[in-house]
Amino acid sequence: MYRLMISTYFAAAHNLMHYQGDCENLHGHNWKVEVTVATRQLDKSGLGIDFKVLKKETKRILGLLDHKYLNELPFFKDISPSSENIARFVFEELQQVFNEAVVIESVCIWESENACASYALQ
Ligand SMILES: Nc1nc2c(c(=O)[nH]1)N=C([C@H](O)[C@H](O)COP(=O)(O)OP(=O)(O)OP(=O)(O)O)CN2
Ligand SMILES: [Zn+2]
Repeated sequence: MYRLMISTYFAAAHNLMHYQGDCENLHGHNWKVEVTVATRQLDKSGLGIDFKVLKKETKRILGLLDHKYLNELPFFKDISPSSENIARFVFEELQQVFNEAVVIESVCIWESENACASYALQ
């Protein structure tokens, strides 16, 4: 199995729902996003999947979040836009893009240099 990872960023505002503390107030982050996929096969160029394709699709999905107030988006209407739930959103969107040859293994969302949450296949 080959494992590939790309990382990128988006910036957005949010406030945690049902949370008692300063994070219940409107604030923002520059989230770092790491996407890990696995493939069994390589193409003739020796690529599991072209990083360019993986980055392009990830950036397209992050475009739905970038410079938005996350709590106003349909996905977060009834769930708190925590790093955990953002990771699940990106994971599920990516799963819809690729066929079974490319397994989305995990999406890791870093909300600061020292805190991240990931959503993974298992
Ligand atoms: N498990 C989670 N815990 C917290 C989340 C989260 O998404 N998942 N999110 C928050 C808030 O969004 C908050 O903005 C966290 O910011 P952070 O910089 O980590 O908090 P501090 O300023 O307190 O950081 P320190 O490094 O401790 O100064 C909170 N928790
Ligand atoms: Zn926050």
